[in-house]
Amino acid sequence: MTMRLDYLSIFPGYFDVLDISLLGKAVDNGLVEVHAHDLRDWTHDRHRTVDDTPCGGGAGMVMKPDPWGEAFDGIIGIEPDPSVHVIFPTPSGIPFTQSAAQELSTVERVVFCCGRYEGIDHRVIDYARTMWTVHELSLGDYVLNGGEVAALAITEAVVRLIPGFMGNPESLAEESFSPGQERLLEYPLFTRPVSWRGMDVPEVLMSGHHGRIAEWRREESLLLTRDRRPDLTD
Ligand SMILES: Nc1ccccc1-c1cnco1
Repeated sequence: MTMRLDYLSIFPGYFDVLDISLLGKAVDNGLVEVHAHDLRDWTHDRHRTVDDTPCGGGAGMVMKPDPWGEAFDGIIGIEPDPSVHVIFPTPSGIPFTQSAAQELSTVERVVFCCGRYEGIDHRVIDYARTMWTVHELSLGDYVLNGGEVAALAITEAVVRLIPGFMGNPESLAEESFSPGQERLLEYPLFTRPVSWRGMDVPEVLMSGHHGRIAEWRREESLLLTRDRRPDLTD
């Protein structure tokens, strides 16, 4: 299965980075195909205008619905198709989680709509919901200038889960937030040299005693989770 990823943005250059490293490899071996589009290509005025003042007043500018609608028509089509998943990264979205990434990794087509300014005219999202499967997703409670960086983060989380993408799928199973992992943060990791700038690798990890090592790692995960993410221990 090849996943098609489309990105709609006034800064399509953000997505050139997808040609690099693992994601680039996924493109080379046909696991994903990536298409970035400039929203301004669907404007018709000399200034290629994509925004206007908010109805009802307020600060900043809002992205006009017209270019989005015409871009949707050109990129996705005018017939409803619930198999197309349209993602609007937004601070007012539902929290993006590993389980959402897991679900999206089985989808054949994802379209990212990257808003700028104060946001996109809400009718764009309402229209998209009549046509496709829409996800309004937040990465966390902080402010970005637009959806592009969020779209890249969501892309990486999703594409790495596509079967055949990661050389060693077993490594996925042990990660934090992987299904089956009770919600614990990953224990501290070490590699050679055993002694570095006066700091030594914990002895237990050099003992070769797998039972004790597993016990040490679990204890470290529990301590870390209790300290940093008490919300995960509920
Ligand atoms: N702040 C933003 C501005 C524009 C598009 C997404 C976001 C976002 C997504 N997750 C957190 O913030």
